[in-house]
Amino acid sequence: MITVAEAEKQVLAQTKDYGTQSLPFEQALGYVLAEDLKADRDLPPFNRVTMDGIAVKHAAIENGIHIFRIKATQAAGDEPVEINEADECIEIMTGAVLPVSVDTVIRYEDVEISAGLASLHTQDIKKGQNLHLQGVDKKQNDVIAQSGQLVSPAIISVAASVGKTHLLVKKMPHVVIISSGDELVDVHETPLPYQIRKSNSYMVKAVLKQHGIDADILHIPDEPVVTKEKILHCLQHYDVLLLSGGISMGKFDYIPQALEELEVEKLFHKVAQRPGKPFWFGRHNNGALVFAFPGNPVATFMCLHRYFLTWLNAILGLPAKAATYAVLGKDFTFLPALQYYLQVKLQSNEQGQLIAMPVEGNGSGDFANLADTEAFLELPLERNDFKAGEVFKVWKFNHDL
Ligand SMILES: Nc1nc2c(c(=O)[nH]1)N[C@H]1C(S)=C(S)[C@@H](COP(=O)(O)OP(=O)(O)OC[C@H]3O[C@@H](n4cnc5c(N)ncnc54)[C@H](O)[C@@H]3O)O[C@H]1N2
Ligand code: MOO
Repeated sequence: MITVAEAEKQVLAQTKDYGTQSLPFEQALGYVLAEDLKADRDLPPFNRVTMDGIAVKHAAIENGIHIFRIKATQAAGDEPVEINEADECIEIMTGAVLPVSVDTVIRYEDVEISAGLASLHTQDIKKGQNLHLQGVDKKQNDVIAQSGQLVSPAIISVAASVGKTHLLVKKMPHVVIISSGDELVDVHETPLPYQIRKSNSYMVKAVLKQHGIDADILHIPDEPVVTKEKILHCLQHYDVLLLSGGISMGKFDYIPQALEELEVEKLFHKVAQRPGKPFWFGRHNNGALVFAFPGNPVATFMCLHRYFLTWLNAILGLPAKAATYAVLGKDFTFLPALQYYLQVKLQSNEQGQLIAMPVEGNGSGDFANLADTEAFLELPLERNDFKAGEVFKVWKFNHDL
């Protein structure tokens, strides 16, 4: 049996580039940019007014003028209107382009407007105030977002601003989530007393969706010929097979045999961890990867976060996620010689520390406990007693929603 660190190393050795694709920019959230985004013109593209009020030539104020005749009103989106006389002003709105004949904007709060005249209330007026000058943010052709960045809502807004209707992004791997076991019935069905509803696949699909992957779902009955046929089809049509269940020692666990017969090379089976000890990982010679997670829901969930998402991050070329650490909130003991992933609730205290409070639940079949917790605290393999106040690495899940 290998350690978590060894398993992670083997998983990360199986990275490859899945190419690029062009997507409508609105659909690119969560993907990784495969091109730089450049400013198509200066940002802002013109001297932009930042307060509703009046625009004047500052020299007029220096020469003692305090009452201005309103020549016109200019809204955002209007062509600029120029003044011809020193005592003229333009009533102007936020977002409008500053006419070249004026250089200063005075907000409505500092003027009184009556009968077509604007009288200044204040002497404190600086030349060039209330303006966002052309090109101060970025110059035309400057890079605003770089290839390799994760497309965030801010990057969607950048794409919209520069008129990029499509973005070149890294292709996500094509993933199928496979469940197995005749005890499982569909979600809309009423299970018999000895059956349960399929839930793991939907949980995995939801996590993948949060990471920009739209995975397919497949269920395989406990039948050897069908199992082999379906696995073969998946190996031919998908980059990654994410299996949940059917890999331990059960008499009806036909998946290991099918994988072996289909010449999927086993890279490892069993990791010194709980949950998730029977995790099986392999690769077909056509490049398809098989992450076969143990069927207990918490085991599947932990392995998905700990291994698959770490692998996904690596293939997308994203920098390794900075680890988050938390302080154990109360003493905890775990005796087996396995690296334990303790389910915890997280909260910050007034000292700015993240506190991890154990909510242990009833083992890896207790999927209800996942809904009550937010992270796994990774407790070192070589120890059994963990004291309140000690700091450990956390793997967050529900926390970022
Ligand atoms: N003799 C041994 N038995 C078991 C061992 C072992 O080492 N020796 N390991 C145990 C551990 S740890 C785990 S975890 C499970 C893993 O077994 P499988 O991966 O073969 O999973 P299944 O037996 O198919 O299912 C386990 C459990 O999870 C439920 N399940 C499975 N799929 C789903 C699904 N899609 N949605 C909801 N629930 C699912 C299934 O009904 C079982 O209750 O093996 C232990 N046994
Ligand atoms: O993975 Mo099993 O669920 O370790 O208990």
